[in-house]
Amino acid sequence: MGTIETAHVSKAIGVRPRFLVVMGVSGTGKTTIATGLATRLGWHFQEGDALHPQSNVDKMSSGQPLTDEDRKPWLELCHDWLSREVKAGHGAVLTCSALKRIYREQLRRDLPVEFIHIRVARDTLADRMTHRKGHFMPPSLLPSQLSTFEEPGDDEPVIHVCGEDHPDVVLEKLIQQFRDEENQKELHAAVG
Ligand SMILES: Nc1ncnc2c1ncn2[C@@H]1O[C@H](COP(=O)(O)OP(=O)(O)O)[C@@H](O)[C@H]1O
Ligand SMILES: O=C(O)[C@H](O)[C@@H](O)[C@H](O)[C@H](O)COP(=O)(O)O
Repeated sequence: MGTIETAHVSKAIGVRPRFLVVMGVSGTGKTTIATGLATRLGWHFQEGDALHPQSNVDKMSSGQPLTDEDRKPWLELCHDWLSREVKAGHGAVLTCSALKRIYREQLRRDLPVEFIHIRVARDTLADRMTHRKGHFMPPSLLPSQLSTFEEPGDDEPVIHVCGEDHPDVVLEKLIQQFRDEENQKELHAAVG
């Protein structure tokens, strides 16, 4: 859970609703970036960690990595949330590590879901996990997070961002990218 303060910015207008999963291994800044996006865009937010069954939280707290079987019901709850949000049509942001391609496929099954992947160097991650307060995830699980992680392919709907930048910089770049994409679409539509 992020503790970095981001500057107050009034709600960004003119960005069409999107359904985003902010992904990456523990400590990349998913919560920080996802809450910042949801606040600036006025979209709904869900912390993926809050959807884990207690047994998963207990397992990670005791230093054991989750298995595919542990993650399956959790990912289904994440998918259910995304599905409800797509129906609502408002625009929504979920945090979820989404470490493997099959997990990302489960999350976006039949849904127009996109991912934002935050890249952060290993040393930075270790430092962030060590200094973060009040979170169940122990830094000892970082190696298993990194070895489980499968880099998203070019065929996956993923926007990559540098999580070493200040969150305000990451957020400004993302919102600018959303706007640029929309302007491009309008231009193409106008040209026919
Ligand atoms: N861009 C950033 N620069 C510096 N510190 C950050 C940045 N993003 C997040 N942090 C800090 O790193 C820690 C982990 O961030 P968090 O958002 O909880 O990550 P995640 O949800 O991916 O585990 C928190 O203490 C947060 O304040
Ligand atoms: O699939 C997993 O192994 C977990 O989802 C893991 O990737 C996640 O990182 C933890 O839930 C800790 O939460 P944070 O990502 O918020 O540190």
